[in-house]
Amino acid sequence: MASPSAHAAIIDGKAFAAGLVTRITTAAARLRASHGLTPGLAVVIVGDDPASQIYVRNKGERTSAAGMRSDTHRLEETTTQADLLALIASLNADSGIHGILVQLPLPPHIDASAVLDAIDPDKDVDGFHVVNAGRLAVGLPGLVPCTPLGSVMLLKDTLGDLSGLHAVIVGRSNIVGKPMAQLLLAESCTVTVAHSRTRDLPTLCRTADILVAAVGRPEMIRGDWIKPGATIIDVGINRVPSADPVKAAEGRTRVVGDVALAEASEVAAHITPVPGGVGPMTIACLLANTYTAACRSAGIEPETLDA
Ligand SMILES: Nc1nc(=O)c2c([nH]1)NC[C@@H]1CN(c3ccc(C(=O)N[C@@H](CCC(=O)O)C(=O)O)cc3)C=[N+]21
Ligand SMILES: [Mg+2]
Repeated sequence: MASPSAHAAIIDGKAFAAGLVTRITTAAARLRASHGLTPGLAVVIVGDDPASQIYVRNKGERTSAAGMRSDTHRLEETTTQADLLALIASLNADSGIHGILVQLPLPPHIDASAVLDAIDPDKDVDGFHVVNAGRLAVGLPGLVPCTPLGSVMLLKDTLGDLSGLHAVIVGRSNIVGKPMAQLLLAESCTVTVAHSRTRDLPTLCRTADILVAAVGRPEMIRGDWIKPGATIIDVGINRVPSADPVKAAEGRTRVVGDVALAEASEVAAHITPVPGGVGPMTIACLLANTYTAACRSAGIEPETLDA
């Protein structure tokens, strides 16, 4: 199998996410028919960063397309922390809103962790609240961050049972690296979390059966860092100049991951592409968390969303 021309199977996150969204849409329609309950998501964005505006519009459209209520709150860059906290308090109190997402990054004059921790943990569909981080760490039901949740769904769909596999996670953020470590521990992986101070990162990565790249450095992880037959989850979404110098000179860009995809594909057994891998799963899991939060708010057991 491991011939020099061996080529990894691409993990089609876009297709898996589309299937998941279909299952969520069906489950949400049944929730409305049986209990008169329509899941509602509020997205809050502060300032007018163009990339953030695109993500937020996308989230709103996807939420509506899944038959859920979608409210977007666009606030000025100069909004005070007190005004933002007041909006969150009103969303916490709104019984028609089951999920609240505050788009990150926030402007520098706002303390992001104070804002995230003001969200009702049971409406925290990003899973960023300290209570949800704690629930995940001790194995209590809660809301799990969307990118790690979607990544583990792809891993289980690709590999089945993950128990005993060595997972190396490169990146220790509260948003991806740390919750990913908790989820993979819960799947009985042996988990190593690496970061910028890790010594001899290539050698460590070569011991990984599952390699998760979440560092935000374009194509940092090279083909010779990868164990033959490994499964690679590339969480990076990095905008870099177009590969075509003429287009690059015109300011055109392309999106690449944290893994050098072409090189890695020669060594790995399975790999998520960028785009079309983890990113679409993040949005699908946001809808899944909104559906789950709506069910729990009414004491209803959510339907399984498994494939
Ligand atoms: N509170 C909060 N929660 C978030 O989940 C959050 C956030 N703030 N701030 C910004 C980041 C970014 N993010 C993405 C989600 C999906 C794609 C996605 O679907 N990307 C596509 C297209 C990539 C492209 O071409 O640009 C893909 O990977 O295939 C990208 C980025 C969620 N974020
Ligand atoms: Mg992707």
